[in-house]
Amino acid sequence: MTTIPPEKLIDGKAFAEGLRKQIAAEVQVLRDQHGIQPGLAVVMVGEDPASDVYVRSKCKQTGECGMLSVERRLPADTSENELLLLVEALNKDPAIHGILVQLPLPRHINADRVLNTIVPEKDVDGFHPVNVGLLSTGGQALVPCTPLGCSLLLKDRLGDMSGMNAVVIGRSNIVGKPMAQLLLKENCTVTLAHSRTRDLPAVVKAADIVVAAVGIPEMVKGEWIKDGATVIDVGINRLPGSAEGKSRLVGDVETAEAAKHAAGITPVPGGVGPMTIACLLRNTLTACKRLHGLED
Ligand SMILES: Nc1nc2c(c(=O)[nH]1)N[C@@H](CN(C=O)c1ccc(C(=O)N[C@@H](CCC(=O)O)C(=O)O)cc1)CN2
Repeated sequence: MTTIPPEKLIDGKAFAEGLRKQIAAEVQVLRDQHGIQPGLAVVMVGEDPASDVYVRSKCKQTGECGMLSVERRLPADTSENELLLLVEALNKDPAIHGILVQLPLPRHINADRVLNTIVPEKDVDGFHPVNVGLLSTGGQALVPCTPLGCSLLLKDRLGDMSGMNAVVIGRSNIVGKPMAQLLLKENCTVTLAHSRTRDLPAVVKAADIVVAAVGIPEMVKGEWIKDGATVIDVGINRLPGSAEGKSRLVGDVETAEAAKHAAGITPVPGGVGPMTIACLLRNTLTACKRLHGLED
């Protein structure tokens, strides 16, 4: 792992730990005062090794927060119809307040059809078109976990972001587009850059906030970063490592070089990744409260 000077480190792992403690305390209150236990169902199809790790962590942390954790693992040859039937059953299950279908799904399953079948009120991934629309119009959306985590880290670090120039690199539905919406909500001037953006180094150089979510190892060069900027690295790229066959993780940003210019930067691992799961728990708590007509 690249060393970042402590004063520049944006420690997502520590922040996520604090957030989970806060969520656990709120879950306890919900249980004690209202007799309600939030429930999260995580559905995984097939045997992708990375998804396996993430699903295990999600279920473990859900239980540790005092929530009901339901893990449904289906074989890789599960039909789309079987998966849709499971989602519909979870939609109707009163013990379940959040439903997450782990991505990627096997190629024979239409992911959009599955995600759009989750009722918006239980869509703790925030991927349903209703939640996408609510986010862009300023309504009560469930917000996708990774951008929500980035936004919490930025707010904690920077406070008021009004008028800052922010660039989001990558225009995915899961990270890039909702991230741009969240930064807009914070009154940033937002550029959503992508593979066709002209002179990306110059666009990044003008930014006070850089969110890199391209999925290309160390694509964002350290010298592109403006002095004093804040850098959030969403990339989790697994590279072949040492002779012992161990892989290593790198982000989308050249961390060590970028840290020479940035005022704050997230590491990989230990930055945005842990925030994704903590925000999933937060969304489950939010969904539960809303479904029971309680204040957020
Ligand atoms: N339905 C969804 N599927 C996927 C999502 C999602 O938000 N919803 N996001 C990603 C994967 N992801 C969560 O599912 C995720 C990725 C990484 C981490 C994490 O904590 N990473 C660690 C490193 C762990 C490692 O060694 O691999 C870190 O960055 O420190 C958590 C969740 C795709 N699918």
